Amino acid sequence: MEKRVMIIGAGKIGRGYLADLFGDAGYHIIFVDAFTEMVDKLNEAGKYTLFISGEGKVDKKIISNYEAYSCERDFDRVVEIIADLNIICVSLYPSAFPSVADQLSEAIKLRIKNNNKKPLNVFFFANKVFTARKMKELITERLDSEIEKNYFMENVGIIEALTVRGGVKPTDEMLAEDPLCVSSSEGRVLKVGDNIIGEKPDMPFMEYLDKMEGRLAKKVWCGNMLHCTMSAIGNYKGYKYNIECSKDNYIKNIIDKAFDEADFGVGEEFGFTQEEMLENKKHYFDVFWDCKVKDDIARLAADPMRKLSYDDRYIGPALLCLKRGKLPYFLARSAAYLLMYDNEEDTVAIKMQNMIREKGIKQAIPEICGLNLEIENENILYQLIYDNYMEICFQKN
Ligand SMILES: NC(=O)C1=CN([C@@H]2O[C@H](COP(=O)(O)OP(=O)(O)OC[C@H]3O[C@@H](n4cnc5c(N)ncnc54)[C@H](O)[C@@H]3O)[C@@H](O)[C@H]2O)C=CC1
Ligand SMILES: O=P(O)(O)OC[C@H]1O[C@](O)(CO)[C@@H](O)[C@@H]1O
Repeated sequence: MEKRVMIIGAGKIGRGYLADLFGDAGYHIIFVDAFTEMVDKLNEAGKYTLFISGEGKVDKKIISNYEAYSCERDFDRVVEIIADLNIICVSLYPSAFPSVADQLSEAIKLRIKNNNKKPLNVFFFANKVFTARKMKELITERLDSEIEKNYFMENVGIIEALTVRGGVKPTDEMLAEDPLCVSSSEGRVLKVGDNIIGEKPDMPFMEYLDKMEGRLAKKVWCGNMLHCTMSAIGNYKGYKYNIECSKDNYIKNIIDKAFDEADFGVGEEFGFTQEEMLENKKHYFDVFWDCKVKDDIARLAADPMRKLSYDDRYIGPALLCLKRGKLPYFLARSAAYLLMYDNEEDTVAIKMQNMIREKGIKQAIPEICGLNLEIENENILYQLIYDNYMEICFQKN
């Protein structure tokens, strides 16, 4: 029987990274996406072009052998398919997690009805620490009985993954060749948690790892923090692309220090050695600071309120530093720059700037960052971010 995988989120990662490797492993792909118009176009065309950028070269590949569904319009059909599947990959931003919980909880009910006791493993490719905890909570609150909750615990694996390939906006030339194309960096591995339910999937590109919460923190709270900080300061200085930021010494110095703070907090909290954390720093400076692929600041700093939220890349590691007596000065300074992120095409950036204007920065910081000023360390962090924000403003004037 043909192997099948559902990919929820047919964007840059879903179509550019996951479909590439599952396609090569002989899987039929079932895309699910919220963008109904694109879903229909994908079905009509029956294929799309994937551009894969490596060092000094761009390879081209045609992806076919798929079908696509709209998550809202085709909800019932999607649930029916999930009720009969063994593997799903999710490549979405966290704001879309509740809609996946809707699909999965309904599919669990249908699996019970159909007496399907085969394991289902759902792999989450998202830059979000604690994704599995969040998803388990969202799914459990949608289940009604103990039977459903037990079925979920025993038969459904919620597995975190590290997204190790990047997806960027295709160039105008690529789009002229195929308006449905996607553009991605290269890589032939899917790094996933080892807490699989049942047998490991028949997927040669999967590498199974332990300590996924900590590994995600190493990636997002350190690596993606670097990427976002360089973009936030770059935007402040009027740059448009990552490559401009990487020539700027001031940005490099801030990032270097902020990374050390994040590495310290994460390493201590999640039990990684100093060598492992040094290796982490080297890796992300190679991958993100060295800018192997030209990327838009607008993508890297996008959605600033999510990135400034309580369990994301600034507040998360900064509170871990404070917990262990280290002052996260440069993480706070980086967060202050992101609070200044302004981009008229980014609806969240607009919302954030409006909020700061209307409520004032003093009230906006705890609201955006989820900081409780009655808790000592959270109050200290609030003050550090506020003071940095003000000091950057003074320089401007
Ligand atoms: N692009 C990149 O280089 C990387 C992205 N990531 C992470 O991968 C995830 C996906 O990112 P991208 O593919 O870049 O984003 P994207 O914006 O290219 O794709 C997201 C897709 O999800 C769809 N969508 C939105 N809500 C949905 C819903 N409720 N159900 C189904 N589809 C829905 C959108 O229509 C869009 O096609 C994010 O969590 C991101 O942080 C991680 C590492 C690299
Ligand atoms: O908006 P997010 O979650 O940070 O996703 C964008 C990030 O993901 C990456 O594409 C890879 O992790 C980075 O290039 C970028 O910093």
